[in-house]
Amino acid sequence: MSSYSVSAANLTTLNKKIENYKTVTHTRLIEAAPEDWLLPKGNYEGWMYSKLKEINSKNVSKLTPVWTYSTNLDSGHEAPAQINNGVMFVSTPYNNVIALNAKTGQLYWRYKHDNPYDLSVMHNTSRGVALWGDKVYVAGLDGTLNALDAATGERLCQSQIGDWSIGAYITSAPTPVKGKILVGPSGGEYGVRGFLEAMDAETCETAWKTYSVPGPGEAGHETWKKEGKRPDAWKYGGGSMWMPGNYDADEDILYWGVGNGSPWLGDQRPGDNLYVASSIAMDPDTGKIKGHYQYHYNDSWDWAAMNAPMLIDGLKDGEKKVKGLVSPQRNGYMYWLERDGKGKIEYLEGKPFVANNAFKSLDPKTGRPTYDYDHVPVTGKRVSYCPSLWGGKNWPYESYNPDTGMMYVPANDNICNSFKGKFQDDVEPASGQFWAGIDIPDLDVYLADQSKGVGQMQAWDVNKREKVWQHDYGKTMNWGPVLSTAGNIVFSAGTNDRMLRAFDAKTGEVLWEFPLNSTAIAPPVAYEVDGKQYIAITAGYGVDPHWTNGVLAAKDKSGEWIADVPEGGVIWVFALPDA
Ligand SMILES: O=C(O)c1cc(C(=O)O)c2c(n1)C(=O)C(=O)c1cc(C(=O)O)[nH]c1-2
Ligand SMILES: [Ca+2]
Repeated sequence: MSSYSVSAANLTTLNKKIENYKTVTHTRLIEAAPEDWLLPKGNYEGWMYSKLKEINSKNVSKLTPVWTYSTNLDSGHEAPAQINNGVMFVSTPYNNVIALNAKTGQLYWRYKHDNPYDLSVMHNTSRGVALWGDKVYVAGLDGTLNALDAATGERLCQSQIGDWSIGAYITSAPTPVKGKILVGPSGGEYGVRGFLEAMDAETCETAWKTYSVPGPGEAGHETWKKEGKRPDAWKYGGGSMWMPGNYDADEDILYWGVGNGSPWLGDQRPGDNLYVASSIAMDPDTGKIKGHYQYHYNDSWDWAAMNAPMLIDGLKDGEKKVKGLVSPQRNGYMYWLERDGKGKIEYLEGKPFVANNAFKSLDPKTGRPTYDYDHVPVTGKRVSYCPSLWGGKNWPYESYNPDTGMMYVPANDNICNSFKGKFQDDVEPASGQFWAGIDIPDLDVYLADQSKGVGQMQAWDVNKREKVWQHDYGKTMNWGPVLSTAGNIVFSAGTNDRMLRAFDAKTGEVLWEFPLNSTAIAPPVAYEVDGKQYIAITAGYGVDPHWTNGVLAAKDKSGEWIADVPEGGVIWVFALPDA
């Protein structure tokens, strides 16, 4: 099967120092050489794309596992394998970091973060590490950001970014930009005021901190009206920045996503509520907000806008070519935006990619939606809406493939929910207690049409702004981040049948599938060592994907919905057999 030898002894050697670790520089992050996978999404533009093509649509049917490694942990594994010069780093639920030889699966070291024994957060996952210099940075569920020696896994310094006891835990991968490590805490369901913080990579000292909800005297503060029962709603208004952002290195501007309003019911915090459910442009040196685009005002659905838009230059807009921002959002609409190079973001077009019954239309000039108030959650009344609170897609990354000019979107259609909003006057915001304004047992999640499925893979031509193909997964949600490659392949997992699939990028034909030990909800990645291409993905079902699957399986009457999906983290690495 392979030309090297792997024995049980060398697979389990602990704390083997990495020799000749290759320093990660600004230039290397911008270049994003295809052998490596240094950033969670592969490049700063957020593409989830690999130039490698040894594995391609002609030979992918021969793809075979070359090694696996158990993380020995349960729950949702959402981190991509990140590869630097043949060294693989995988972060896990509960914040372990595993450093392995990317060719053999041999362990170098394992860092186990010292989360407090009584830590309890809503999402105990991790979406990856930041690689910068000779260090590896991992955030903790306890709100810390930790700098590890890349060669040994030893912790060198630490910064306290959020306080998990008030609900500010961290699941995001930190993002390295020019000697700073950027990360924001979660907490949109706890009444935490969202922010992004930059830490000096050398000293672990705070470089800057920018709130996503503007305070008094700051632009946008007036969108939090001092009306109703909570005139100071902005103080605990949510807007967590819980996903890694993208970066335009030419313009030197960050593009970041901002999450949902807290509590979910917008009538408890009147106004548009900037910068909730927006993409914001920021200065990486100071954290100053330079521009924004809000997808929907006064977010009341937990639809948020936590995923940063992808940066696509030379995007067609009629006869013109523009610097674009393209993004399928959780609200079920696909957005085409233009960036002016100075931080200003302008609307070009928005189109639904799944059914949304709360937006009647989008203003053709601004994209601002007109709401159907029958489907906008409010306090004291049961309201239903589609797509469900998990959205037309959730955090799993879409992919942009410059060879096909297509964007590949992990979508969920036909799923709706209802709940009765409540005013939680018995709970203090940001006290560490659930503060979304609903009772979880009261949440009803259901299919709009029982006879139809939910999960889809959609391929869209980014210039024509049209769907080219769609694959329907049937009775499962799709929580699979997407990788596309120059080999004309789209890789993705995320369905309850545990399959990892390879699609023909142009036609959508399923070329290969392989059942993993558990459903993989982590991003697949491509890398190369000694001239050979590998595909890596970590399986391990958990958190919202597993929970929603249980709810929908319990309701299913067709017998087609798979209820029993095994858990457990395993890193899988695939390659073509040696010739
Ligand atoms: O508002 C927030 O701060 C926040 C954080 C997170 C998270 O950190 O994982 C999720 C969500 N919201 C959320 O709304 C959501 O649907 C969700 C799914 C997942 C997941 O890991 O599958 N995390 C989160
Ligand atoms: Ca949320």
